[in-house]
Amino acid sequence: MEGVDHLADERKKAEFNVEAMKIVWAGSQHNLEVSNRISKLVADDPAFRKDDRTMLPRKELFKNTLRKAAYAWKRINELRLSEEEASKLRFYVDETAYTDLHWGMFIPAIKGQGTDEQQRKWLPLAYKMQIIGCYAQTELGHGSNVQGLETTATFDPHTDEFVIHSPTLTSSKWWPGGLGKVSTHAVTYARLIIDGKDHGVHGFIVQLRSLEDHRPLPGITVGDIGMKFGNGAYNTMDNGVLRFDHVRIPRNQMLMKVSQVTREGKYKQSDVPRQLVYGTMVYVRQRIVADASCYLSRAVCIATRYSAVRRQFGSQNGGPETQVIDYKTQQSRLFPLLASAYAFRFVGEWLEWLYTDVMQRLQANDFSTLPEAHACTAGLKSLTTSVTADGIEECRKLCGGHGYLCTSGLPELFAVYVPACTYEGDNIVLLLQVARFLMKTVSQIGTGKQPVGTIAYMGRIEHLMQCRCNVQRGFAELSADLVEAAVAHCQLIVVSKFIEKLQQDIPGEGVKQQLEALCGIYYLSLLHKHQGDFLATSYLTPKQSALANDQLRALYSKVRPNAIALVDAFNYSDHFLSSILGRYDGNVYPKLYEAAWKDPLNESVVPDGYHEYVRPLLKQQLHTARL
Ligand SMILES: CCC/C=C/C(=O)SCCNC(=O)CCNC(=O)[C@H](O)C(C)(C)COP(=O)([O-])OP(=O)([O-])OC[C@H]1O[C@@H](n2cnc3c(N)ncnc32)[C@H](O)[C@@H]1OP(=O)([O-])[O-]
Ligand SMILES: Cc1cc2nc3c(=O)[nH]c(=O)nc-3n(C[C@H](O)[C@H](O)[C@H](O)COP(=O)(O)OP(=O)(O)OC[C@H]3O[C@@H](n4cnc5c(N)ncnc54)[C@H](O)[C@@H]3O)c2cc1C
Repeated sequence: MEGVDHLADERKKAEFNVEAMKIVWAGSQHNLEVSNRISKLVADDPAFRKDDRTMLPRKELFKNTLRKAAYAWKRINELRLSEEEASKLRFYVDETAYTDLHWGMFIPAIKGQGTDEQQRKWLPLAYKMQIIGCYAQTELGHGSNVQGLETTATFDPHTDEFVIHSPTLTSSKWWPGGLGKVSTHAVTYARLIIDGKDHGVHGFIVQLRSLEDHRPLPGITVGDIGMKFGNGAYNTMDNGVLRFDHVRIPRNQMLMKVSQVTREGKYKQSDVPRQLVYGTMVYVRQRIVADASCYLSRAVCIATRYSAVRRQFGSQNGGPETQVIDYKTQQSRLFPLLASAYAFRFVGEWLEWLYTDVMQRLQANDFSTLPEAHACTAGLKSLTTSVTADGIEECRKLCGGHGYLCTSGLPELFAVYVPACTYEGDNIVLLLQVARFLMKTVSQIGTGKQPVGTIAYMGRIEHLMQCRCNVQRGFAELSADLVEAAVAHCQLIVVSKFIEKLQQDIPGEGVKQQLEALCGIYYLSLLHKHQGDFLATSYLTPKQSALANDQLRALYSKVRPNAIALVDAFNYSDHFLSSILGRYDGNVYPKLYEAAWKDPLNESVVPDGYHEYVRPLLKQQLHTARL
């Protein structure tokens, strides 16, 4: 029934102040206020409609994305939105687009790797969208191995220019978002060659298309790489292919904060670590961790609400059947994901702090925390995206058959999210970076150097102090085990940041108690999953392990009456969730029924193709039957 809240009884069960929890989730009262205002602005505007996205053919879908991006920009300007509000608007529009790369990578690359002069020249153009940029690093032949890139930027001292060239097919840029059809410029990564000497990979600003008629400039071949996984989803993005045929750019378009090339062709390295060339990736990995909680919480919100609506079995004396959320098996799959969404929110907040801290230290020429920042961003990006991608799929299964319908919102959410396990660093490749950092730390403990920050605990592990290890020896052979160690290290960070959050003053009746229960579910479910390892290494006795499992089950029961309120605290509008199963009012069945009739296949009673392909078969069967 329209207007009735089918989840009202569930909401009455809540034992905490939901409004106060919304503030905790949003990060502050101010953030909540901005989110409320901007999400309503988007939801109320029919121009931002997205319920037809999975049914549109690619060209129409893409054009629609261009329209939405242009309209969003128009509204941002008309309403004079601040940068914070504008980025919230893009978030609630919820459509992957070339603008993500423009704001999320092109501008940060110039900010992070450009000199002050370069920033003064390029940033105002980019901020006004008078140029549109992308981040062109990956090539057909190499993505993970950045040092293996083949594109060259050869300095020509006669003209004071770089010649950008793609020497092989495998050196074609391949994947950059926004490149295929829209970007006018790209921060392009290429090997710097001066006087025959290869100085490794550097970033260059290259114009790709004319600002007049949008045609590729001479020497540039550019296009889209084709359809990707799923309907709608990431196909709103023009991931592209790009080849350079001796394209000339002025010398001052090499990003020169980290290293410079002089007029005379001398290569100079600033007093900063070379790894800062990778700085944009560190920035984006940190953002991806913050985003993971958004994606996971969306899926969990849908699955939790639907689990309270859905009933199967267990009817007594003709009474209602059991809500599937009351099955312990459903809780043991759902509640750890609910807890993970909160855990990732808090670790994301902390990582943002860590990143800001590292940036401030870099300004003061203190590079000491850079390796830890790299390990944390790489490792947490890997952990949170893997858990989130698997978690979205688990939420689909938690919704049974209806979860497989596009109108559940889950298939598109999965399709749009799953490449996060690959982009911005393949998750295994990133964990190997963490493993390398851990091994290096162990090798230094032996020499008496005390580890600090997220690795301080290693200094307290007795047997590590006796370790004498060489970082390279056996690394490849043991890499699968080392990856597991890296995951465990990252899980420890997530748990410890959750616990630190609980040590803060958290206002609101019952809020802290709910968070404590979720934190318990988070670490006890990990303990449960890995209890074999804990038992094998005698870190747990069988008795302790059994007690931990009892405690975990008790926490599921504690969270159960609060489950709906805990997902309401994410504060997602029906427009943003875009899911019939996750509707705030729980009015699932009538809306599923209604939506089915809107499918294009139901526009006619007899389908297109019946007369050509079905009727002849039926006739043939009649004929055979008569024989
Ligand atoms: C959002 C959607 C859009 C998506 C966009 C994209 O996907 S864009 C494309 C995204 N593409 C990718 O994400 C590609 C992924 N690949 C990579 O990032 C790199 O190729 C690599 C890190 C795997 C290897 O790096 P390498 O070949 O240089 O070799 P190496 O391992 O020998 O390391 C040497 C030293 O450098 C250190 N160090 C490394 N990175 C960093 C850092 N960021 N910061 C600080 N430090 C760093 C490392 O710890 C080591 O230190 P140590 O031990 O000597 O003290
Ligand atoms: C949707 C999407 C958007 C993207 N956007 C951009 C963009 O805007 N700009 C851009 O420049 N790039 C972009 N990329 C490219 C992306 O960054 C790369 O695909 C990613 O870094 C992985 O690299 P790869 O494709 O070379 O994988 P590969 O390295 O070829 O991975 C293949 C397999 O090999 C394994 N492997 C590789 N190296 C090792 C190793 N050393 N040890 C053990 N196993 C290993 C991996 O784990 C994986 O299983 C995007 C990719 C996608 C999917």
